[in-house]
Amino acid sequence: HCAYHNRKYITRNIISMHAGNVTELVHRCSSTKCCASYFRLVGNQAEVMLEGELPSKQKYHSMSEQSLYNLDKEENLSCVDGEAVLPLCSCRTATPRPINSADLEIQQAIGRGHFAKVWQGKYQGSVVAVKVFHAGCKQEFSSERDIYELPLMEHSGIARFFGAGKSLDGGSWLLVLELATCGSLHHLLCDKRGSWMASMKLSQSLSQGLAYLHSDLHRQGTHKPVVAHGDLSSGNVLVRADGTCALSDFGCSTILRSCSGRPGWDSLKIIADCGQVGSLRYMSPEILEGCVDQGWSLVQADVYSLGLLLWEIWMRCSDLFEDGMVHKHTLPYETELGSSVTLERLLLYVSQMNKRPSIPKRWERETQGALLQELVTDCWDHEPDARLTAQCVVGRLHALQTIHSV
Ligand SMILES: Nc1ncnc2c1ncn2[C@@H]1O[C@H](COP(=O)(O)OP(=O)(O)OP(=O)(O)O)[C@@H](O)[C@H]1O
Repeated sequence: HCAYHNRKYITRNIISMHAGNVTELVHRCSSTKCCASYFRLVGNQAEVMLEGELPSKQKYHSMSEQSLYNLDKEENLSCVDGEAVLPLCSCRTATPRPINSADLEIQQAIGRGHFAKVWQGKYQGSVVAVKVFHAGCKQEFSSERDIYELPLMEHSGIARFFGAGKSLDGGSWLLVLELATCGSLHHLLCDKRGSWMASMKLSQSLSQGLAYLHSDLHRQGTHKPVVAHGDLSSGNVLVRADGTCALSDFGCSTILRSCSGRPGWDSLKIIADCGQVGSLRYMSPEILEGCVDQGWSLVQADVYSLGLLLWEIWMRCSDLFEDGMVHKHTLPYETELGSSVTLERLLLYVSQMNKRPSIPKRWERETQGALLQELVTDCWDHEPDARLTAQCVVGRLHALQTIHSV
């Protein structure tokens, strides 16, 4: 029997008797070799979470509302490695955090992006930000929610996630997040210049958040896979009242799994073609050229964007300019290419001419300035393998802070 094609057999027990053995949490049909299923063990019974044909056809069907909630994205079956069946890693079994919309009060609008409007609100007594996606943007909502719901995603450098769900009228999808009272990093930099200490705080918390996002962590049987942000820009980094940054907007993020049992990284691109919606001016040369769409290169592309963000932060630091004469905030390449850039112009300037935002001559003459110049240059190197890791950026900033305080 084929469990996939004969749906009547897809019930507890019957599936294990008629279509091969259930081993751990992934089952491959030993009779027909054409289908596979993920199971959840409920009171020692195997309950189907997701079943479908094997990867050649790339077509899967969810079985219940609950599994729809967890697995409505295209899931790959890389756990099925030849005939061997591997246990489902904890990073694939995210715990949904549904919100009770009745406990949510929406107040004033505080931001807007391509897919969502962001409101200040109150949820169960806490002041929060509510990201509201139209019903038509379910995919964008699910992609972002799936990243927040990964295990071990709680970190000071990542916006705190309270939960997700539907609005009371059922017309939109909601993500409830901590409210960053200073808004986006872009907003803060336009508004204010910073001291050495304030710029260092922004840079350190930002790099620590990215280093954490990029980390592959195993803690007490729980796995946090590497996540590449995919759309880092000063509009997607939030700033709290204490002057620290928190990463947000994971709609273009990619989970890089090292736990598939295959050699190397098993990556799952959540939104293909996010280049169309991501922030063009922060894209690395290789992304602009369209040479990268998965794997570790996405992490290296994030570091390129981090270099641009650090440049933006330090270009607003009054201690790095004569008599505190800081220029007004500009986006990367805004001076060179204007406020609305095209892919063609960026490709020519960034990729073919290998140009980067200009760094004040004065920085070279001072120890800290020279080290900062070296830091941003090592982040935005044309060669992805030559770039620093985010963790290394954390280390360099720490060293820089130590020199400054001596
Ligand atoms: N938690 C938050 N606290 C305060 N402001 C926020 C928060 N989340 C988002 N914002 C504001 O709302 C804006 C839009 O949010 P966000 O970037 O998440 O939306 P989006 O539709 O995913 O945007 P994009 O166009 O970058 O894809 C942000 O630039 C920021 O100013």
